[in-house]
Amino acid sequence: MNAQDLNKQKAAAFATRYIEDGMVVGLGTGSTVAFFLDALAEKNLNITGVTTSNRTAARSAELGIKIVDIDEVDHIDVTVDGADEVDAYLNGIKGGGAALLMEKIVAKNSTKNIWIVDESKVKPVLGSFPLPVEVVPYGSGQLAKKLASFGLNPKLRVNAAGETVVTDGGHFILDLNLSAIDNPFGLSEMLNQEIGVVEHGLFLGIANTVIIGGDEIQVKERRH
Ligand SMILES: O=C[C@H](O)[C@H](O)[C@H](O)COP(=O)(O)O
Repeated sequence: MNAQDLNKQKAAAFATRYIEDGMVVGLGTGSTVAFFLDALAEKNLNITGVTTSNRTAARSAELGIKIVDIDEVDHIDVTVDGADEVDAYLNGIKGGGAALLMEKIVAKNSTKNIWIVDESKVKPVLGSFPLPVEVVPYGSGQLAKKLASFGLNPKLRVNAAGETVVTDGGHFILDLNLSAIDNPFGLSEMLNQEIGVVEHGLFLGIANTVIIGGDEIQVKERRH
């Protein structure tokens, strides 16, 4: 295992101490969450999971983690998810794995949100990771032109075979290549107002706790 994966695994294992018997747990998506699912299954707790993607649902089923639909629970105690970038305010970019829409819905319905990342994801300013924007396919070419005219450098996401990526919700992803996002709150508001934008990967004010895997584990808590 390479050093980055080892750090992801360390953060993921640490996160299991926040999970207790009887909890409803939001299960994020991605390679770091995959480590978390393995560690969680090993603990054999009596929890109920709510997933954020078809991938996580399938892996949870393989591991014997009980999964229910989000509308079947009356609350979610804690959600554990990965992130593509995190800044010092615990704001972040998510959606590198195209799961941002369900992830944001689950996060917004959770009492507590914990992110697990390796230390390479921590950045002074968000934006070196392209910002994913999930869009309705119809008219997405026009929307891309409009976002380009704002200088946001959108690129339609394709897979390794060159095919357009389709999210679990049936949408496309436009990745905005920005290098630095000086005003994430302003950009978030602007994107939310564009017709055809379903959701974007700026997760602002959402994470309560960020667990950072490195030589040592660091735990950052939101103070407000
Ligand atoms: O859409 C995917 C999610 O937002 C992931 O949590 C994020 O991309 C981090 O993934 P990974 O743990 O694989 O780096």
